Amino acid sequence: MTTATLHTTTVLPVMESFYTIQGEGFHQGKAAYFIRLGGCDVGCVWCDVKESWDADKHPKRPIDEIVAEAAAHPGRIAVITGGEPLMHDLQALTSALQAEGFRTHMETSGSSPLSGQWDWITLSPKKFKAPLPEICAVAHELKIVIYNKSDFAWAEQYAALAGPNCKLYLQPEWSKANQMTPLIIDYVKANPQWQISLQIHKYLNVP
Ligand SMILES: C[S@@+](CC[C@H](N)C(=O)[O-])C[C@H]1O[C@@H](n2cnc3c(N)ncnc32)[C@H](O)[C@@H]1O
Ligand SMILES: Nc1nc2[nH]cc(C(=O)O)c2c(=O)[nH]1
Ligand code: SF4
Ligand SMILES: [Mg+2]
Repeated sequence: MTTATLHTTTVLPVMESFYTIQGEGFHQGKAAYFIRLGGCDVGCVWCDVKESWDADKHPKRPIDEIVAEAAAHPGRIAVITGGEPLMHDLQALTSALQAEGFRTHMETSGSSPLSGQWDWITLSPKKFKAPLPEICAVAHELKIVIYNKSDFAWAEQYAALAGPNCKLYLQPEWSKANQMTPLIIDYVKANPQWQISLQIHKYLNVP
């Protein structure tokens, strides 16, 4: 008789979780429960959540507890973010969320292998650690952070790798928004396959 070993993830490092308004991209403006997992090996110089990078600084929490807290709110979109969520195996978390009736959305740089069952994948590729090609092909939206002028040409390289129905967003890097937003406006007017994504939660003063 053989004994099968099940490698099911039962705990994940959670930096924070909160019920708010999705501030970015296609689902901007919708109520959503955010689960921010600890751990990131990408190291973007302008990252707005550097406290997330060290997974060991965040408590490992049972998936059933994470999902029960999410389910206490009426919204049924769960956004898994981080940190870089794909540093973890997300199959158990996403199947538990879907069993509670959630649509599962993810914010990812795509730089670690894909896991989990997703209703929406937001891919935000980074120069600091490139995304894997298989994630570019399945992303529902591509969200490029614009930090300087050269990022527009770089954005087009990833648009060429995306599927035909992938939504295309340009988002100003927060500290450079005053300089980059006018350039993004001009670029979208000239290239209307792109749309602008502002981080509206930062203007609304919600998490
Ligand atoms: C903090 S990241 C976490 C998820 C994943 N590691 C990623 O980068 O996609 C969430 C989103 O915020 C964006 N972001 C991070 N720092 C930003 C900044 N300073 N200005 C604008 N967008 C930023 C990322 O590109 C990503 O789309
Ligand atoms: N309100 C709100 N919307 C968001 N969309 C993506 C976020 C993220 O940090 O992944 C984020 C976030 O941190 N807050
Ligand atoms: S990949 Fe995401 S979490 Fe990691 S450093 Fe870049 S923006 Fe921050
Ligand atoms: Mg954020």
